[in-house]
Amino acid sequence: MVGDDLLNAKKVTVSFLINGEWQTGIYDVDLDIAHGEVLALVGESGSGKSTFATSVIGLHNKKQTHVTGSITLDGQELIDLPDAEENRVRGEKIGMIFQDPLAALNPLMKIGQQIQETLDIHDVYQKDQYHARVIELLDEVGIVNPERTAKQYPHELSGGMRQRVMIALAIANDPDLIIADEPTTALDTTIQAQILDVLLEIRDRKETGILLITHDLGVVAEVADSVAVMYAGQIVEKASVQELFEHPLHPYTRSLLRSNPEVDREDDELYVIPGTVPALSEMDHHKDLFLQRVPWMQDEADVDIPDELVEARPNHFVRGTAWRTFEFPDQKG
Ligand SMILES: Nc1ncnc2c1ncn2[C@@H]1O[C@H](COP(=O)(O)OP(=O)(O)OP(=O)(O)O)[C@@H](O)[C@H]1O
Repeated sequence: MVGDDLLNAKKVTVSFLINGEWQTGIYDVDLDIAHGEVLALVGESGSGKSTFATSVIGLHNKKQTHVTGSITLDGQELIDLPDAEENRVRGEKIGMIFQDPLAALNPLMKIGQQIQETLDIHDVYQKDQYHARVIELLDEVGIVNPERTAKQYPHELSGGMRQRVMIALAIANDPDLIIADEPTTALDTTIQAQILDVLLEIRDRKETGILLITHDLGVVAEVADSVAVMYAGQIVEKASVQELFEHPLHPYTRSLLRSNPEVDREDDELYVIPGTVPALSEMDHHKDLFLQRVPWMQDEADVDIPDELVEARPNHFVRGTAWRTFEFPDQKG
């Protein structure tokens, strides 16, 4: 049912084996998604968004990547599932949409065959039902001439059409959760809006939970119900979309908002965030790592802070204490 727990991630930490040493990519991440909820995970490149998604779906290389903590989907623990069981859960319960459909689709196989193959893995259809189901799926994602598209190869389709096909593949087995990793980044604005509409329609019809990974705050404002802001492998703030846009607290969230011309609400100058996300080897996850990029808060950057986020406003969680005093220099009053 809409609103019931779907995905519960608790204290998820992911480490990578890099040059013989384990380095922490994401640390102590707690995230929940309910049935029918669109949760946006936002942050700059390198903040750990895809690492989180990959650990949910179990796509990481297990020899070089350690995932600890707990990730449950409808109550079932996903971490350290035996491979066969993991493949089943992944195929049946989670659908994945990537940024680049051309890389994800098989260039040598017709669209209809590719969808049929996804259905095949789960073997619930009679032989003669496959074609009908393929056409139905292409129709569901808004493809106008599904019979024709089923007979085409990926390179014969436009970017928007290919992304629709990816969504058809992702929903082929009626998943409870869709993970969409930058699904519209490569598309122009009109097509982007259409693709997001397709996702929302699916959510409405099937009560699917959606983890939407994006660096685009405009997309978040348009489609998400709630948002988690990630920086250097940690969640620094989470709240409903409306709450977060109206009362952003963490310095990183405020800097992101003020650096985005589309969503900046006030009439002030755009802010350029200096520097970049630190390398994994330079991350001390017991500090508020973003403060390294706030020139006027260097004293606080060295202070250890608790791992737990605090509930600063009802259902609005934020990390550390810098949000209490943070102000942009040109706004100090
Ligand atoms: N398999 C891996 N081995 C080593 N380091 C990794 C691996 N996967 C990710 N990383 C590192 O972990 C950090 C987070 O990367 P990740 O791709 O999750 O970030 P992201 O927020 O999704 O960025 P983008 O938006 O560019 O995809 C980066 O420093 C990246 O280099």
